[in-house]
Amino acid sequence: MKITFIGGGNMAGALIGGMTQQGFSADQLHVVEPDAARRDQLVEEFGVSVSAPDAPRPASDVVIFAVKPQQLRPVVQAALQNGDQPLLISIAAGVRAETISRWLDGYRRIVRVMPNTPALVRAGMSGLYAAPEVNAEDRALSERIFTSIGKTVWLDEESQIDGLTAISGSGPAYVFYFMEALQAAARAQGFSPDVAHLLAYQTVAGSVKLALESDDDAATLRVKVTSKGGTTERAINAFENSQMRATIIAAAAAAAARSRELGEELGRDADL
Ligand SMILES: NC(=O)C1=CN([C@@H]2O[C@H](COP(=O)(O)OP(=O)(O)OC[C@H]3O[C@@H](n4cnc5c(N)ncnc54)[C@H](O)[C@@H]3O)[C@@H](O)[C@H]2O)C=CC1
Ligand SMILES: O=C(O)[C@@H]1CCC=N1
Repeated sequence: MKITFIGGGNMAGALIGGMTQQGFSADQLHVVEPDAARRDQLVEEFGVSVSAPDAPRPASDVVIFAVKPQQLRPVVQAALQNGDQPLLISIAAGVRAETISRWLDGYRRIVRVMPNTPALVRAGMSGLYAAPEVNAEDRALSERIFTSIGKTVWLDEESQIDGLTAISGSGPAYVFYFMEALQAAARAQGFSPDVAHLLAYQTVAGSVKLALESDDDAATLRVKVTSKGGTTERAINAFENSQMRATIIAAAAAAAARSRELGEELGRDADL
């Protein structure tokens, strides 16, 4: 089994790191990457083979597209060489499997995946969608690849990727935004930058660990922190009065709408 990545950036690096720790061997993996320094880094770090985009590359059973969405079309159209029929996996945001299939005159052995950046520390969340023609073996292989960088969920409809992108794809940025705000709040309370950083990061890390290990849901855990007439109650009331919950729901809806829009834009042949 040979697996080729087209694009050897951040997300490809995360996947390769996870896969080599979870039973894939480095000599099964090849990366096509234009940046020579990045190619050297991938060889040194993971022991994979590499090539530049215009150089010949090994025949592959699986090709994983990990370039920017706007770079995808030419890369996809060059992917089926010498009559091979590999499983194609795309992690490019916004580009629909049906669009990739159209670029390849109806080729249907395609899986689309939306991972997220915590994949870099093997704590990713990936949503997977397979075209109906993709068989059980290809689905199982795709799942094995992405469980090497975290958890996975299968989506029945491709349109669900827009909602998933808005929650788990973009979601790490929402959490980092909250962490930035909590640090700013600590600075406003007079703490030094170092202490503000420690207080914010350890509070978020500890809360997530508690939530994951507890039988209580998030609402119950929140109530357990919130003493009647105490300090937390004041803060939560301030969140509620400023419609924070509704703002988060509306923000995710805006992200999902943008994902749908990108799907339209990137699917329009004239734009690429
Ligand atoms: N960053 C995120 O949170 C997420 C990103 N994605 C998707 O993952 C994909 C990759 O993202 P990153 O790894 O963050 O980007 P990146 O910029 O780190 O990696 C892209 C790589 O592709 C290479 N490249 C450019 N043209 C090429 C070509 N013609 N052939 C081969 N390689 C080429 C670049 O040199 C670069 O190393 C994007 O499509 C993005 O939408 C998906 C989920 C989450
Ligand atoms: O912001 C974006 O468009 C991509 C998709 C999910 C995370 N980053």
